[in-house]
This record gives sequence, structure tokens and C-alpha cells, in this order.
Amino acid sequence: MLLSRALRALARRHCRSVASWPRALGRPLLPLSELRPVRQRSLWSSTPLCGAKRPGGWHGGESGGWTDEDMDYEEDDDDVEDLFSSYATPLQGTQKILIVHPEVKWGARKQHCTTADLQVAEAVALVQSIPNWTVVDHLIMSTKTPDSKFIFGKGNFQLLTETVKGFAQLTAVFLNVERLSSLSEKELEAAWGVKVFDRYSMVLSIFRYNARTKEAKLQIALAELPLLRSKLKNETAHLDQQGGGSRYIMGSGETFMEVQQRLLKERELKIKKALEKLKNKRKMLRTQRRRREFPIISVMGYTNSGKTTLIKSLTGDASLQPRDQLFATLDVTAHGGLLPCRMPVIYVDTIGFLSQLPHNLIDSFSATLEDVVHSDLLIHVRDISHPEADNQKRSVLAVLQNLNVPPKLLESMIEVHNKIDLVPIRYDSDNTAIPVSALLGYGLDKLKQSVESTVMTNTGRIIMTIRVNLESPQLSWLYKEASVQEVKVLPEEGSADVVVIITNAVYGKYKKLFSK
Ligand SMILES: Nc1nc2c(ncn2[C@@H]2O[C@H](COP(=O)(O)OP(=O)(O)OP(=O)(O)O)[C@@H](O)[C@H]2O)c(=O)[nH]1
Ligand SMILES: [Mg+2]
Repeated sequence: MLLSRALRALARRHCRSVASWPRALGRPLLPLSELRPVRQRSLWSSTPLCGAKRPGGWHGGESGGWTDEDMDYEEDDDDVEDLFSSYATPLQGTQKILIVHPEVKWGARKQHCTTADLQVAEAVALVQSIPNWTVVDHLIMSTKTPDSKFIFGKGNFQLLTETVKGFAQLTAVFLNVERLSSLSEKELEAAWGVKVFDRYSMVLSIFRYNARTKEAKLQIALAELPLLRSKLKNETAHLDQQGGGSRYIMGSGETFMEVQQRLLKERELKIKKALEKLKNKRKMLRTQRRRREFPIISVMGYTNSGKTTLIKSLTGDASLQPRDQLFATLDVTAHGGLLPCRMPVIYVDTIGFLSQLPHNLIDSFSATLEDVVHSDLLIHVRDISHPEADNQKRSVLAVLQNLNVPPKLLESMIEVHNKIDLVPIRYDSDNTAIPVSALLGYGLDKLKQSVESTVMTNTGRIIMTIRVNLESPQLSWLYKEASVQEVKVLPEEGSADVVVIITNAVYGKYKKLFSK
């Protein structure tokens, strides 16, 4: 690694380089060549449901409202592309990035639950999520003034500037802080002569790279608005210094600042309106699923914990593409599966969580997470081999709390301890959590049993035997409205004993229709 003389001095005196840190926290990342974007069009995948017969209307049915094409597209695609592309973080080409992690050693801003090394490791994994973005080196540098314009004290900042300038090929610096003010960003870029990222703009770049659907693109466009607003503030301040920012534009009755603010407001309204339309559509899809009474199981957890891999193992859906990459899944997709009792269920794959994500970034994606709130069961997937597993759990639970998930749903949540194949000793979870390896298929039977019993309880379903008259439409009605498990024909009596999984409401309807 190319270390300038200044950097070596700096590393010796003021900071620790973590160049030896294992990639992606101990697990080798996939070669970059394998990290290509793959369009995930898997909602209601056409993969057979573990060899079972699809229930009527499973793949579209009479209402035809079951595929992600429905969420995907209408006449105003051009508008969305316009909103998405008119402000782009620099994605093209190769980026060679120096990661700088400001470490606060004392006071209220000190992070107690984690270490600087682990935070740097996550920053490395973030950068490496985008193909052709590489980490040139990473530094941990202490600061007593993390909120100041230059983040570091004068001496450290000077040394850091020399270091940055010592890297001939460097294209960007990633300062591992939640959010830089646009003034700081501008001044740091001026001092270092390269692009400067904070966590907000880094995560947005990854989102941009992975966004495929209209909804994801609009959410990103919304999340970029605060950046545009603070940039505008800076530009106007700069123009004001030259006496231009608050001058009226001829004939318009508005100043430059006012025109720009108005355009941003219009943009925001347009994005929100388009998102609202999609939200209504999502609601409609949910209602349709409900009408068919398939239980919905949302699989959520920290990014890269193995959510997509787990759903792939549970459903056999070959179209799912798990990747060793942060935020590989940006769009909520649904996948049909069968429980051991052969009841069809829907597994919903969700966007991963990340600690220290600015609130408005989460807010922009909250519509996507609404499906979580409306599920019948939550599965929390944790990468138990990860050194930050406990902190990750805390972050996930904090976000769930903010989403106003009903307490009953939270209490019945199943915790899955994934990646046990990476834990060197025999793994036994210390509580009710279920240890699995989604990749190798360990522990899945126990998980399915637990999912089945919790889904039954949460949705008020029961297994019962109903005697039906074979001359009446009772049996075909049950096939349509409930989940028929077994039919034992009694030829002499012209009837059959039918084992069904049925909700109380549907059983009530059955009795009303067929009891004499
Ligand atoms: N060794 C091992 N690797 C696993 C296991 N489960 C998932 N992985 C790997 O972990 C990486 C991330 O898996 P994903 O399923 O994409 O994780 P995710 O939670 O969906 O990630 P995001 O969509 O980015 O939030 C992939 O490289 C998987 O192969 C497991 O049980 N054992
Ligand atoms: Mg995923």
C-alpha cells in the first residue's frame, strides 16, 4: 500500500492504520467481478412451491394483482427517471478511497458499545459494496472537536491534509461520520482536492447503484433533497458574498434563492405524489393477499445478515440472488412458500438496517417497511458470527420501535441466529432463538415448525376435521377458502372427513352457508 512519508509519520504519532483488517469482518468478500447488479424480479416467483399445487389465483389469478410488475410500471416512467437522474452522486468509473474514522475518546460523543476498528471495518464493507470502488487505506484519528467545521483539531487536520495529498491516485475521502454539513464538505473538498463522502452520501451512492424499481428510485430522490437544500444554502451564501444571491431575477419578482427553493419544493411534491400513488397500490396488493388469507411473514434484520439467503432456502426460489454486499436488497419482494402442514405462506424480503443511518434516510424508506408492520409474523435474522452482532440487534430493535410495530407482533417475533457454520464452536443459542445456517440448510426444519405454530396462533387458525357431504359444493368451497390437508372418503355414507387449516372467520362463513 502506498503510504507517503507524511502518512507514516501520522500513523506513528496520531492514529492507527487498520490496513490488516479482514475484509467484511473476517469473511472474504466476493471478487468484485461477481458483484454485478442483478435485477430482482422475484415477487411471486414462478418457481414451484416445493412441489405443491398452487392455490387458486396464486400467480396472478383473476384480479391479476400479484406480481411486482404491478408495483413497477405505468405511463410516467420518464418522470421517475428524470427525478432519479437529475441529481446523481458520482457513480461512474473507478473510485479510490481513503477512509478516515474520527475517534472521540472522551465525552458525550464517545461510542461505548463498539470499537473504532469495527466501525472502520463496516466503512470498508460499505465502500466495497460498489464495484470498482476500492479502499486505498484507512485511518483512525482521534479528535476532541468532532462537530467543528474540519472535524479535527488544527494539528491533526494539517497532517491529514498532507496525507491525503500524498496519495497520487486518490479520488475521494470517506469521513466516517453520520452527516457532514455542506459547508464542511465544501471546505474539505477544497482543502484536499478530492470528493468527500460521509455515511449519508456513501449509503445513498450504494442505494443508487442498487435501485431497480420505481419506488426505490423515488425514495432515493426524496432522500437526496436535504443534500440539495444544504448545497443551495451554501451556494446562495457564496453568491451573497459577491452580492448576487438575494438579488431579484429580472421580471420574476423572485430572488435566485427563492426560485431554487420553489423548484425544490415542486420536486419534493412531485416525488411525494408519485410515492403516494405507489403506496396506495401496495395497500391494494396487501388487501388482495389478505382476501386470499395467505399469512405474510416479513424477514428483516441488519444488512448482510442473510435474509435473502434464508428466504431462498425456505422457498426454493431460485430467482433470489443473495450477495455478500451491503444493501443488496433495496426493494421489498414477496415469495411463496409452504409450511410443514402444507399451508401456503408469503415470505417478504426487506431492506436491511444499518447503524447510525440518518433519520431522513430511514424515513424515505419507511413506506417500504410498512409491509413489516402489516405482517402476521416477523423473523429477525441475525448474523451471529459477526463481531458486532449485539449492536446490530440493538439497531434493528430501535428502528422497529420507531416503525410502531404492534406489540403483539414484536412479542411473537422469531429470532434466527444465522451463519452458525462460521462460528468455530458448537453453537447453542442462549434463549429461544433458533440457530440456523441458511446457506447450508442447518436448522431449517426447526425454524419451519416454529414459524408454523406462531403463524397459526397469530392468525387465529386452527386445524380441524370437518365431515362434508360429497354431493354438495362443501369440499370445493373448502378447497377455495381454506387449506385442505387431507380428504378421507367414506363411500357408504357419500361423505368425507376433511382435515383443514381454517380461520375462525372462514369457519363461521362455512357454517352459515352449509349448516341446515
Ligand atoms: N457462511 C454463511 N454465509 C451466509 C449464510 N447466510 C447468508 N450467507 C452469506 O451472506 C451474504 C449476504 O447474504 P444475503 O442473503 O444477501 O444477506 P441480506 O441480509 O439479504 O443482505 P442485504 O439485502 O444486503 O441487506 C451472502 O454472501 C450469503 O451467501 C450462512 O448461513 N452461512
Ligand atoms: Mg437481501
